[in-house]
Amino acid sequence: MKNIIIATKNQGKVKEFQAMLAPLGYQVQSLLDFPDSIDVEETGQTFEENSILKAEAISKQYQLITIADDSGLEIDYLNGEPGVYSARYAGPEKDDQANIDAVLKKLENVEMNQRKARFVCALALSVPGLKTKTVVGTCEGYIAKERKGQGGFGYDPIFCIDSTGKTMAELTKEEKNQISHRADALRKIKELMK
Ligand SMILES: O=c1[nH]c(=O)c2ncn([C@@H]3O[C@H](COP(=O)(O)OP(=O)(O)OP(=O)(O)O)[C@@H](O)[C@H]3O)c2[nH]1
Ligand SMILES: [Mg+2]
Repeated sequence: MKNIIIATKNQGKVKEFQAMLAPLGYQVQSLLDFPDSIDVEETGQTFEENSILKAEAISKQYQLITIADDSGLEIDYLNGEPGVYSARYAGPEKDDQANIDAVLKKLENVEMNQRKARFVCALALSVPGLKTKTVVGTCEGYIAKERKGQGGFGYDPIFCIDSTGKTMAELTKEEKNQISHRADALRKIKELMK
């Protein structure tokens, strides 16, 4: 059994990593299992920079192989917002429902053909003593006019996937974990872990 820490406190991310890495023989732990983990400030300008900050701090603290995920939503009409501020878009409380309301309000009366967006996921792999490696995964779509579906987390209820027209929250866990930005990034990082 191979152990790996995912440097996140986001329960939604943890569940997805567990589902995607368990079949490969990885035992996944997260910062929810390490209550004394240091709080890493996300001061980077990009998803990649933030993922490196989180992965390096945690692999240094515990001397263990660590993957960190920094992710979010880029909306073309809003010049890439909320971007690295996705978790805190409506304030420091990181409230998913308030974040969705903030996006819907900014896109009020904006036509469907101008609601293009993508989810982005940067993963950083930090192994004690080695140089940190990063990958970026994406999932293209557009912002719905209202919430649909109960699955997933974050902005999933308003993110429509190009290929299906369904929101991420209307997919099964298995379907999301095939097509998501996180799945795309994980496929790329698995190549680097071989
Ligand atoms: O609908 C969504 N489906 C997803 O699959 C997804 N992945 C990321 N996000 C959003 O982007 C923020 C990340 O911010 P983030 O990377 O800083 O994570 P976080 O602060 O929640 O936890 P941590 O990993 O930093 O501990 C999160 O809060 C979410 O709002 C998603 N939304
Ligand atoms: Mg965060």
